[in-house]
Amino acid sequence: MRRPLIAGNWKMHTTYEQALELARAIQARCGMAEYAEVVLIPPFPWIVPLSRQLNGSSISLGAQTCSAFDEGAYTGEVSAKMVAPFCRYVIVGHSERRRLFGETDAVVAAKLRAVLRNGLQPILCVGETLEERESGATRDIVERQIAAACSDLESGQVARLVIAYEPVWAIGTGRPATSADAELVASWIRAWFRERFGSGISEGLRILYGGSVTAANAADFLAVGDIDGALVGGASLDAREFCSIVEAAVERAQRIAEGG
Ligand SMILES: O=C[C@H](O)COP(=O)(O)O
Repeated sequence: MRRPLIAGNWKMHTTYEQALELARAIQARCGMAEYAEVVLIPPFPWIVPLSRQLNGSSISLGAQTCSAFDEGAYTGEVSAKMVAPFCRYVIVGHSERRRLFGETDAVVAAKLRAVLRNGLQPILCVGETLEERESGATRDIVERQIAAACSDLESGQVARLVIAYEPVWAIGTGRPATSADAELVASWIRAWFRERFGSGISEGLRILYGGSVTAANAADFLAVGDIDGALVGGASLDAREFCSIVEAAVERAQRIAEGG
């Protein structure tokens, strides 16, 4: 059984005090969620203080991006090697990085390798724009993004990936994909990995949905067999809302564990 993962991407939000308080409130309400993995992905400066604050809880941390390089004269960059003592995950290929900061498939692939090289798990984001969706290109786009990032990886590396399907048009818009749309794309993603790496790897791979996930719609996505969790943006900034999403994941996992 794949353990559901609920990750909160705080993007470039929160002051230092707000970050500590948000993490404290999440820890108090869903810090020991046995059936689901909870990951907070704050801005870089809050990673170290939050790792101290969360010490002893089951919540882990992630970074929102990283450099493709491990160290050197790269002003402003933060490497996977630097965050590795504090984080378990790093997001790579988020559409905001691709669109606003010019990250190409090649850059995403280099970052993904930096994450793996440093013993962390990449959360690889893929997804189509509205134009691409309307022209029927969703499958091609998602497969191209995955192939560019993953095709020459070894099985052991693929086993450490998490894939987040995030349709660009659903991010921050309040207009999520339907669970049927997300199910279809998640099934394409799993099939892509099955064809190249076998069913052992593809069945173990966790696929998240991201894009306007809220407490009100999380259970719909989590009910989909191929969807193993959520990458949550806006709703992760509200402890109550975020923990309700975690609770939906816990309930689903509990039902599966009990054979329901
Ligand atoms: O990384 C998170 C996604 O971009 C989703 O953001 P959102 O939940 O605010 O739509």
